[in-house]
Amino acid sequence: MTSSNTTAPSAAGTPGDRTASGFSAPVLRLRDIGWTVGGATIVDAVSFDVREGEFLAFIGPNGAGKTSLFNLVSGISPVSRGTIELDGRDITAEAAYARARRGLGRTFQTSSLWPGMTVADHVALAAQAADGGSYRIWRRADPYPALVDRVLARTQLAHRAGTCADALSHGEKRKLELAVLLVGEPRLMLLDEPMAGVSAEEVPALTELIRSLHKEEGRTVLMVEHHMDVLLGLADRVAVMHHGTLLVLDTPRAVMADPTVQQAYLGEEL
Ligand SMILES: Nc1ncnc2c1ncn2[C@@H]1O[C@H](COP(=O)(O)OP(=O)(O)OP(=O)(O)O)[C@@H](O)[C@H]1O
Repeated sequence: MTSSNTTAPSAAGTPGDRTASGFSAPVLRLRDIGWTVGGATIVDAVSFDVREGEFLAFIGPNGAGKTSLFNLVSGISPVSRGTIELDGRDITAEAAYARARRGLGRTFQTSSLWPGMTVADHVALAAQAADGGSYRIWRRADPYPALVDRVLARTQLAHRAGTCADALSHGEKRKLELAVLLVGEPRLMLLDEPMAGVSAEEVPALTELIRSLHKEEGRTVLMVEHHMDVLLGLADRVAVMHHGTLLVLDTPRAVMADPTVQQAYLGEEL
């Protein structure tokens, strides 16, 4: 494995701690993570650290294990081996909802919206769930107007508050998925292909929204994205997955120039 810029194992500090080198302590630490299902190893011996406030992008050919790795980190799938630490605490055995309460939130590659529900109601329902309520029993009493207004303004969706999700453009749907995620105020966001299906005209605004959630609000971001041109302006480091393993973890430019990465992508667009 070529992983020239991985963070060496060290004692984890509290969030926001600065080491002598100026880098903050790891907020997320994966050690020897593996996932085997039906006899097939989908994720194999993946280890890396993510620093507080870092933007770490994941690329890799189709089927490389990127979404599976996100499922393991967010607790949707249980690991077969290895450990996951958040802020120095072992969360390997914790359920997805418990990890979400610790500030780890994620979006999904495929849309998770309700077609006939309005934009504002999506955010209000997420607020109800974050408030200890249920996603299943929808009270529809508009008890979170300030929060809904704030989140929709943040995601540039205020003018679409009364629009049903199925009438939104792909870019607006992706923004709404981010709005739903932001209700829980995640410190660490896992974004699984947020540009998927989005038109070329809408990519810059969505990229800028994600950039501002990272740079201006200081959120730590892990993002799967296929296109390096999107990632070059966003990512501090890029992790390349291949056949379930972490092939390379380095700066975007170093990854672009790495011959093993070119080899992994042979015949595919990088
Ligand atoms: N629940 C499962 N059971 C069996 N195999 C699975 C399961 N989930 C994923 N896989 C397989 O694991 C491999 C990795 O899938 P994964 O979706 O993690 O890849 P990916 O890198 O996210 O791909 P893409 O870029 O196409 O989204 C694929 O071969 C997939 O078919």
